[in-house]
Amino acid sequence: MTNLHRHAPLRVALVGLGTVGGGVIRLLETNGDLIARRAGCPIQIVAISARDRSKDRGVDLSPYEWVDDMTTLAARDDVDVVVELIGGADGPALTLARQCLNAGKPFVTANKAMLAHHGLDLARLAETGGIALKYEAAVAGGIPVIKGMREGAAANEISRVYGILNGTCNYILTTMEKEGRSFDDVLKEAQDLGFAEADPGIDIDGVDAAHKLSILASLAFGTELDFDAVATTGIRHVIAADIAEAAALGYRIRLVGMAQNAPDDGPDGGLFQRVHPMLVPLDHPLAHVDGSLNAVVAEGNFVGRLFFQGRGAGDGPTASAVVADLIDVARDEYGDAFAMPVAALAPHKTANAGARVGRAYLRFRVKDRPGVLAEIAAATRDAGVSIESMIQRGANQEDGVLVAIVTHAGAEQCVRDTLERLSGSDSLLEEPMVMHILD
Ligand SMILES: NC(=O)C1=CN([C@@H]2O[C@H](COP(=O)(O)OP(=O)(O)OC[C@H]3O[C@@H](n4cnc5c(N)ncnc54)[C@H](O)[C@@H]3O)[C@@H](O)[C@H]2O)C=CC1
Ligand SMILES: N[C@@H](CC=O)C(=O)O
Ligand code: NA
Repeated sequence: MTNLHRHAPLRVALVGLGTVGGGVIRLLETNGDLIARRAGCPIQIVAISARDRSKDRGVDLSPYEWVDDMTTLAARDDVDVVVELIGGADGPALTLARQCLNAGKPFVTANKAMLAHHGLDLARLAETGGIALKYEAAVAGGIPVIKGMREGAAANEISRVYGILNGTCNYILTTMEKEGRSFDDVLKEAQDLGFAEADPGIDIDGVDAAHKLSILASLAFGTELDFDAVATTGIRHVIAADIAEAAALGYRIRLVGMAQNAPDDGPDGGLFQRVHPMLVPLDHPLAHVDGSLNAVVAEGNFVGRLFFQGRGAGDGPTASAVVADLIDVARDEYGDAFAMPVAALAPHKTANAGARVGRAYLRFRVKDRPGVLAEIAAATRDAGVSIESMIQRGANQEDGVLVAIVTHAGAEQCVRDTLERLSGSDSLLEEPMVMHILD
């Protein structure tokens, strides 16, 4: 293990020099003096590594030693901590993490994909070595939500944690909502702004938010992290008409990640984890979280409702979280990565989502012919779904008519039954869209 002497600089190796890596260099250059006073010592980058040495990154890299082979960093005595900003669940990021933690080298990462898949194993390695594994940037970028849950809310039993966890999707949905622009056009802009993952499908299919949710859920509920248990739907199938209908009904559409303890210990009990587009009532704070902002709500039994909001993506906010972790390392503030020793985490048990009670929005595109509405109404009746409101738009159009339904509160299984009853109907012109309504 590296022994740090307060006042001696904390020597950092920075691997990955893209959006976030560049931000970390700029932040340390800009706020270095203040950070040194807060950390108790200067934080100095001593070595850097990335795939392409010659690329212009808009920052002066000449003060730092370039390392071609990042695998040498774990063994270097003149490096106190390694920061990984490459990305990817497996591959070089994971190899580097294992090497560093096995070698007793503190490790800071923004890599939620790696943590969602290997977080428990990495936490065990950190625990065995008595060293820090820090990842504030991995969930909701610049928002100090890992600290908030791990430290600030640690005394509470949490009943539910949910929020907007992907800046790219939120930027797309809210820009489509405000400016009426096309999905592809806004996605390109989010990529240009540095919000999107290297493969933007990971953002828009909800996978990135699911990575983050699984990490948050483990912290919030003290359960073993289980990414595979997150039911995930992205925003690909949200159309402009859904945004308009939601607005007409008094809602905004947001991609929401939610983890909740199902109340009973019987067959339906356990942890419910889901990422999907939801209708958020206009009077809920999440409805006003726009652009690349993220927000997390946690409901604790003594603290009540906590609401964290801030920039979830982009170079500055993400660098802010990475450097906060470095300051913790300099202060020797370590502790268990998932707020308790890995052996103390409860085994994960998946709740029966079908038993969950709530309201839903269903959208159908159907043929414009007599009897279609009756067919849909019959399916809802037979499945036990009670309709609160129904809108039909676009009569006599070639691409059919749009039917939007809002249900009364009921078991989610009944909504699924409705869709099963309609499946294969030649009245439907495309797969129906279901979005649950946030309560
Ligand atoms: N961009 C953002 O707003 C946020 C990103 N993150 C996470 O931070 C990490 C970095 O993201 P970005 O900076 O946006 O990515 P980026 O794509 O802009 O930069 C990645 C960097 O890693 C290097 N790299 C990639 N593969 C490599 C390899 N095999 N060997 C050596 N170097 C390699 C690239 O050369 C580049 O310098 C990812 O885990 C991402 O999920 C987390 C929060 C926000
Ligand atoms: N691609 C991610 C980046 C931050 O985690 C996002 O859009 O939120
Ligand atoms: Na964060």
